[in-house]
Amino acid sequence: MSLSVEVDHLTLRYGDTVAVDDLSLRLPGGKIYGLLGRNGSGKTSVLSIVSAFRRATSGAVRVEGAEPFENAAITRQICFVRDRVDAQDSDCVRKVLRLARTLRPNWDEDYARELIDRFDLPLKKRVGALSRGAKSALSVTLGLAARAPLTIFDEAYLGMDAPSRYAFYEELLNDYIAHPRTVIVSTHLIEEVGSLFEEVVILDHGRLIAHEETETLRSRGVAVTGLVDQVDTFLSQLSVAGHTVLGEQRLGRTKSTTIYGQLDDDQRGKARAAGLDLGPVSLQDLFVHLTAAAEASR
Ligand SMILES: Nc1ncnc2c1ncn2[C@@H]1O[C@H](COP(=O)(O)OP(=O)(O)OP(=O)(O)O)[C@@H](O)[C@H]1O
Repeated sequence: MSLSVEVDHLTLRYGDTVAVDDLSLRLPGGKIYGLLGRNGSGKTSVLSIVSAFRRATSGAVRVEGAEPFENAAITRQICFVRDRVDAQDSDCVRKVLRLARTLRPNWDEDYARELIDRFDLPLKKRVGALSRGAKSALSVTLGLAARAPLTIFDEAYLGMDAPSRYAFYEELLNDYIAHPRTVIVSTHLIEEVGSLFEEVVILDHGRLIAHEETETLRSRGVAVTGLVDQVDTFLSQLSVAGHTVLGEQRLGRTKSTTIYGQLDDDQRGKARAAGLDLGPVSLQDLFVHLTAAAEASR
């Protein structure tokens, strides 16, 4: 089962700070969404409201059509995972897992045990005595094994080292395929985890600056690679308006220039005829470009 999320003209203020600014968003169920944004762009604030941890200043959130705040039937179906464990420091890992089993209607104990082994988590250790990475690993274990119809990872795996993070991405993808649900992942590690996202949502200062299928977003940029002169000649022929150079890398007589802006069939044909290679642009480059453009237009 997967839950949809609708956000309508949502605003959250902390005193004078507008953390979420009239945000509207539709996330149909059954996909993995990437929620991206620079520090302080409002990701945690939005996710906290969706998960019913906070109330909005104005606007509405509906999870599968229902307001989640103080709605136990809905909140039971939502798992909000952060990089700290929602448990007492004095509780041992085994106790935390036991509690999750009683609270989570779709809890899979066998899968939880598998994850405990994979992340090498010590069952008898107190939460307060776990390393930062182990705390994150316990959090993602709780998030995955809960199999909640709406599962939210808010930078939950930041404390984990690279092998553990890749283990998490692999588990997330495999378990999502076996047990489809709605997953929202907020992250700064765009390149690492970006391939998991079916849709990407980008926030800037609490506002929506992009919401697109990942492939559509990727297709908005192109990397042009070839001999330096050929690349320069080709780029000089493109209409300047609508194409922004995001960056370039040179290696001897070749270079790769990434641009924001789509090429039409004619332009693609000319590039190929000139012996140029056209490749995808990284999500990270597009993210940097879009957030910088939003900054400049404010
Ligand atoms: N409890 C709070 N009290 C006051 N201001 C807050 C509080 N929580 C967040 N803010 C402010 O709200 C804005 C959005 O913060 P939020 O944590 O939602 O952003 P974020 O995108 O999750 O950031 P990060 O990527 O750094 O975790 C920021 O300006 C932040 O300083």
